[in-house]
Amino acid sequence: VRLGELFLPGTIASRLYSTSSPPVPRITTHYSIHPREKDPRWEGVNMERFSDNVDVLVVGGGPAGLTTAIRLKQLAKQGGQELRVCLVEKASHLGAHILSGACIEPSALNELFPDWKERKAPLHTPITQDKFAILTKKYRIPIPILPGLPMNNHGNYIVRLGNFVRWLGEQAEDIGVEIYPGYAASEATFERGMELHARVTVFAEGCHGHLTKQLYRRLNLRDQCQPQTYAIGLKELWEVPSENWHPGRVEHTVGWPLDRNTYGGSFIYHLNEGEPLLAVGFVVGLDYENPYLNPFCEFQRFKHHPSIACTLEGGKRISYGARALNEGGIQSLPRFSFPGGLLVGCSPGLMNVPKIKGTHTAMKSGIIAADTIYAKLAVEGPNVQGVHVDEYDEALKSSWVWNELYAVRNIRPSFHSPLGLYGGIIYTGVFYWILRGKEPWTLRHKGPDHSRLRQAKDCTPIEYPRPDGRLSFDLLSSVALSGTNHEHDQPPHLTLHDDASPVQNNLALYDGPEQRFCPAGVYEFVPLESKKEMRLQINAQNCVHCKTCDIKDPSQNINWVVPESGGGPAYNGM
Ligand SMILES: Cc1cc2nc3c(=O)[nH]c(=O)nc-3n(C[C@H](O)[C@H](O)[C@H](O)COP(=O)(O)OP(=O)(O)OC[C@H]3O[C@@H](n4cnc5c(N)ncnc54)[C@H](O)[C@@H]3O)c2cc1C
Ligand code: SF4
Repeated sequence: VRLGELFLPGTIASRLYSTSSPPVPRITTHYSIHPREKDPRWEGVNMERFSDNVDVLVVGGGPAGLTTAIRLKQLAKQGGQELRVCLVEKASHLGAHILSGACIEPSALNELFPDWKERKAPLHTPITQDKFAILTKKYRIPIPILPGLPMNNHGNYIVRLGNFVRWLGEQAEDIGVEIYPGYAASEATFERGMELHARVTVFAEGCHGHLTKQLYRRLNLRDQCQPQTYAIGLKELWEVPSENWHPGRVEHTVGWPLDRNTYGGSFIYHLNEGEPLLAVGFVVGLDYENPYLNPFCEFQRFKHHPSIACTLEGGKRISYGARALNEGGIQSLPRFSFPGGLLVGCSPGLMNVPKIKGTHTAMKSGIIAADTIYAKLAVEGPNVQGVHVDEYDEALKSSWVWNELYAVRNIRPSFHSPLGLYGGIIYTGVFYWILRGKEPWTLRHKGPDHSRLRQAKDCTPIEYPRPDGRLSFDLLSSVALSGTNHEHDQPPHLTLHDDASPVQNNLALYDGPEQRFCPAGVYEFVPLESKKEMRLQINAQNCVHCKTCDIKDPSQNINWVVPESGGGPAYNGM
């Protein structure tokens, strides 16, 4: 795996713009589109890299990657073996790129650290109350959460996942994992010359990973499964008046402001962290059809519902962010292992969609990965490189992770019936509650999310209310709260395969949906100097690494690549 990218010194950055102008203004200047060997900007730049050997390399310091690394070192310690385990994380510190709900199941944590309470894991809020409701424009219809339904949260905890990940990082360091934050892994290679040589590389990049998507293509890992489907999750942290705060309460809603054919809903988690803090979030399925839909504006509008506004009124928003999450479930899982590597957590998509939970399955996959890697390395002996841990696939399929994902496999696709939201609720109430996933059929998804967008001429524009600055906010003041930053003189990490396509295809046919689905205002169509035509402007420094553009772009022309190391959001316990 090659790590990071070189800083582009100012002189090189300026050479970039002095090339002769092609007919379409040049937007993409990244080396992944303009190879360094043919690019005069890189002439004379020393490309020599440091390289190192490790036993196991983990890419990504989220729950899955850290669990894998910890478990490997636990096994090595028990077996009295030397095992060099390195973990690289693109954020400047562990947890800074983590955005989640999060209400977590402690099952895998109990397995990894039965003594997590003594180790002071930051699980401060046991769940005491579960609420679920359908919203109409003015009303709230409570729905009982029966025992056994996926939304039941008895025994779970509300956490700030970024803080939990930071704590996992401390445990990993204590046991001897080498952690390198601020290192983005930018290229996966199985040839000589790679920067970190590992006998096994564990890809734990989370949802829609940059390297993982390349591996899918290069190794054909998705040839047996359905396309992955996704949602975008937007989240804010609020400090609210203490009378509106009920630590341990979990609230979910579906319905308004989304129409019945758009999958999504909200969560409000009341944290017990000393201050009256709420995690307020909104999730929109990325299989939505109307290119005028704006997930950020839907979220802002949602907070004005009478039953939500009364909780937030008088409060203060202190943080904002967004991240994609997997929704394909078991139907969309790729092969997990290949010579030299394997996939854990949300990288392959081990997310329980109706529960909106993937932390426990990510951690369990990390435990299984570590167990199978450790056993295989012992069998193969120290000189074998590129070890194929195919036992991992079988072990994962024999675990409770598989049973759990299998049981809920039909819930998400059941929302595709003509009844939309109501079809999904009826399906869950009738089939899931009675049969618990034992029905002998498996429903299919309707194709990749980008293919679901309809042309603008066939859709109705949506008029969103102006933000009031108390409950709802504009995009730029929101992005400022994510703390995101990228060095301005690097080539934008939002790359286009074809610089002409945004105007010729996306703007012409879909009214430029990237202006709306990006939750950070990265994409803007602005007039050319002639004022007759438009061009796409990419404000890459705003990007919060949610990956939505890479997923939903109807032309599949946007390729999100890792930016210069350390760039991106600076979340504080999201
Ligand atoms: C809005 C929202 C709400 C959610 N709510 C819940 C919930 O209530 N309960 C629950 O259990 N789950 C919830 N989830 C899902 C949960 O967050 C994920 O399942 C979990 O974080 C997956 O862990 P992971 O380690 O696989 O990936 P991640 O947590 O995404 O971690 C991946 C890490 O890898 C790093 N990385 C990525 N690419 C590279 C690279 N190339 N080089 C170096 N580093 C890299 C990232 O910066 C990140 O730190 C929610 C998710 C969202 C988006
Ligand atoms: S540019 Fe893409 S990855 Fe970055 S915030 Fe916007 S949609 Fe998300």
